[in-house]
Parts: sequence; structure tokens; C-alpha cells
Amino acid sequence: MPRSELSSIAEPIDVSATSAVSGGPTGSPPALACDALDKRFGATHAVRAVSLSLGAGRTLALMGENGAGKSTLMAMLAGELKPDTGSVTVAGSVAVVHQELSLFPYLTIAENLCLGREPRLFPGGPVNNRALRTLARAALDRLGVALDVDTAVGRLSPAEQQLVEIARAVALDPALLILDEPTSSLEPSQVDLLHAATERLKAGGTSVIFVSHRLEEVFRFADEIAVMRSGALVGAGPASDFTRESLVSSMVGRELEQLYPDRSAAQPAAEPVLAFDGAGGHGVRDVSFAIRPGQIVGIAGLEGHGQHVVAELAAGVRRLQAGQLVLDGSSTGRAGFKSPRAAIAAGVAFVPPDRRTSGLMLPLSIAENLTVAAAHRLHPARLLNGARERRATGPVAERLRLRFQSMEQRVGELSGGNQQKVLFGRWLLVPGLRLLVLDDPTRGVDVGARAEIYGVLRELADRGVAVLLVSTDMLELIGLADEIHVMYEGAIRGSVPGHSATEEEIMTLAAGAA
Ligand SMILES: Nc1ncnc2c1ncn2[C@@H]1O[C@H](COP(=O)(O)OP(=O)(O)OP(=O)(O)O)[C@@H](O)[C@H]1O
Repeated sequence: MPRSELSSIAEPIDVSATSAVSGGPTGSPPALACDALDKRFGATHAVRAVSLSLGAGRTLALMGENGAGKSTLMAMLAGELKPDTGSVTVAGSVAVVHQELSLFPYLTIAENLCLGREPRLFPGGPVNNRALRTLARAALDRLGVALDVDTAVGRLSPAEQQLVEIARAVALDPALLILDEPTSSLEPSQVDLLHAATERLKAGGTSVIFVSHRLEEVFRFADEIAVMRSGALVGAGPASDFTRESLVSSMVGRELEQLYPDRSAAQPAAEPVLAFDGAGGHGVRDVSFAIRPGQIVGIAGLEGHGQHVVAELAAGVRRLQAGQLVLDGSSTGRAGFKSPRAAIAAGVAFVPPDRRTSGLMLPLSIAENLTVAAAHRLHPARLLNGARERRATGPVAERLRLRFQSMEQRVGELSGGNQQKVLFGRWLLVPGLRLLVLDDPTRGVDVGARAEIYGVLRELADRGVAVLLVSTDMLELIGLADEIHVMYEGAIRGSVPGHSATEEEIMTLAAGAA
């Protein structure tokens, strides 16, 4: 875990002191202060003259739209990125948990947790495995996580890996802990663990900065809020000075009337586009439900209960081992779609959850990534045609409020949330779309862009496209889906109509308690 090389403040810190962002506290030095930080990447002015300070034991939520400059600012605060101008002062070490995990999958939890600071049997000698395990267990205990420290990290769910990564940062006892979207893959009970752990850290004088696009968490975790827009700090102060509405409008620079679009009044009675009929395999079993044209069907469940497999079966990424998939009234064959290509040929599109490993071609341009699915229509001769590509992709980029320099920019240079928008936007250009399968489509996407994505989904549904939405965000499912199927241990435990569903109802089913 990187530690800051930055200059330290020698004076002890008054833990009881409170501090306002960008305002001095009661005379004690802040745990973190930065002054006029500025950073450009070529033509992009990513961070503009940002100054702020944070007291010891305080939590700051750093908010802003995708591409606002949050990750760049945090990298400079952590000493990982050199500012063009400006300075940072931290009263001690900094530990960072990035959006992309940095654990070694083949090493155990204990080995990952103690990497680079393994206890030795004697100085310079072999690793003391007993002490290693004890240290690792203590690190997990501090977070309240019950995992076997001998498990290889690659066998853990994404949420568990995230917790290990956080435990590793916490174990360093940093003066400042920086968490970049720590909760995006966590389920509610794990968010509770993280909340309790940060409260304990704060009581010990550690300051915490975190980024989240989930507003409900921001008000729960943060003492202070700082809002960035287009690289500049546009608002900062105690969390109690903000309301949900004022926070959103300060982030997106406009009033956001509603996050979720109105539902269609009439439920479609048409034949299903796709029906799961006793489908099983890869840990799921007896899955039966139908998706009709114009319907948004949601799949809920705690991490690891089979919901991703359902999305992958629908999209031809995995083959069935039992039951059948029925497309327009006819079976798709013995094992479902033969391949993703066969699913696409049938008008089924898939937005996978992990944009970095499955979906985007990071070295290629935005335009190329957007048009790859529609390539047959846009490039009949399979040759890139710049003018046509621009005509087609421009409106999509505008609609999704993509923040970019030019359509020729490499996707790898975009902020995380903007990459996700490209992944989603590519399917808007595809002709003959019948069923859109989405697996956690708004992870890391800011609230303004999320409203746009939700609006686009509703529009697609109103045009007769069927939507299968797998999401860990229960509020998103309740806000969008016409019907929600809740999975538990690989099977559908129960189904609830979207318009009347409550979080409690879904959680009860997801925990297998109903
Ligand atoms: N290495 C880089 N090269 C070129 N441009 C970059 C680089 N890193 C970031 N940028 C640009 O700097 C701007 C700020 O990006 P940053 O990742 O800090 O945003 P963010 O607020 O963290 O966004 P998100 O919420 O999507 O993670 C964006 O326009 C991004 O494209």
C-alpha cells in the first residue's frame, strides 16, 4: 500500500477538535491541507486550483460527476500523482483503496494483507507464518470481517475482495484513509461493517476521505462534503449544510427533477421475447420467468446467489445445463444460445458489470468502442468511416453527458464512470435490439448520468425493447423494474411487483428468510 512521501506536521493533533472543510478549526493543525492544487493531462484541465483542509478524525465525502476530477485530486493527496502546481500537507501516512482492486489472486488473504511487511522468524529470515496469520486475523477483526485468512483471494467474491483491500489499508493505521468508491460492490450488511469500522478509526483520530455516488451513504458517513465540478471545488462545508437536492444540483450544475422516469401505465401482454424455463447450470437451478417486449424485469440478490449467471445465460455468455431458454416462442436449442454472437444475432445485447475486463477496448477510441456493436451497419465494408461514425456517435455521447476531449480519445483515458457510459451507449446504436441484458449498469456512474441512463432505458422499453436488469442497488430496481425476481442460493426465492416493492421485502427474500 503506498504511503505518502509528503511532508508531515510535527505537532500532535487535537483529536477532539472539529474542522470545517476549507475553514480552519479551533487552532489545531488540520490532518490534511492542500493549497491551490492544479493538474492538467494534455488539453484536459483535470483539477483546478483546489484548496481544502480536514481535521483529525473527520470524514469528508468528495462528490462530483464522472470526470469531475475526484480520482485525480485523491491521487495527488495520496502522493501518487505529482501536481503541476500547489502543495499538500498530511499529518502522517496516507493509505488508499482504489476503484480497481490491487490484490494478488493466487496469494492467500493473510499473504495479501501483510504484503511487504511480513513478520520474519528473525531479521532477514523466512516468513513467520503463524505471526502472519495472527496479524491478518487482527486486521480482518478490526473491520469485523469473518473470513478464513488461508483462503486464496481469487476465490473470494468481489465484495469480499473489496473488504480485504480495505482491511489492508486500515491495518496500516494511516493518518488519512482515502477510499475511492468503497461501497460500489458491497451489500448492505457489508456497508454497515465499513461504516462501523470508519467510526472506530475516526474515534482513533484517523481522517477519512471517500468518494461515493450513492447519496444515501454520503449523508450517513460524512461529517463534511466537498463538491467538484469540471475540476474545480464548487462547494464545501459540513454535511448538515447540504440537502439531497442541494448536493445534486451543486454536483450537476442544474436541478435534477427526478432520478427515475415514470412507469408505463399499461403492462404489456405480448408474447415474451425471452423466457427462462426451468433453466439451470453454473450454480443456478429451476429458474423460470419471462421478459415481454416493453418490460423491465429486475433480478435482485446478495452477491454470489446466482444473479450474474442468469444475465450470462440470457446473453449467451454461458450455456445451459438444464431446462431451456425460449426465444419468441421457440427453444434456443439444447443449451441455450450457442455464443454471445448467436445472442446478438437474435437481438440480445449485454452490458457486463466489469468494464475493465469484459467489454471495453481501452486502447481504442471512444468512437470505435461505441460503434463496435453496430459495426455491421456503420461499416458495411468493415472499414472505419470517420464521418459516419461521428454522425452516429455524437448524439449518444451528448445524451449520456459523456465528458471527453474528442471522439478519437482513448477510452482508457476516461474517468471510470464515463467508461461505463460508453459501454452502455454502444447498444443504443445497434439496430434490431430486442432484449437488453444489463448487469450492474450504473456502478460508479454519477447521479446526473444515471438519470439519463434510466431515461434511456424507459424510452427503449416504451419502444418495445425488453430489458433484463441485474442490480445490487435495490433502490434502482424498485425505481425502474416492472417486476423483481429475488435470488437466493441459485434459485428464485420470490417475486415482487416493482411499483409496490420495498427494500425490506427484497432483503427478506434475498436473505432466504421468507
Ligand atoms: N491519465 C490520464 N490521461 C488523460 N486524461 C486523464 C487521465 N486521467 C484522468 N484524465 C481526465 O481527467 C478528468 C478527471 O478524471 P478523474 O478520473 O479524476 O474523474 P472522477 O471525478 O474521478 O470521475 P469518476 O466519477 O468517473 O471516477 C477526466 O476528464 C479524465 O478523462
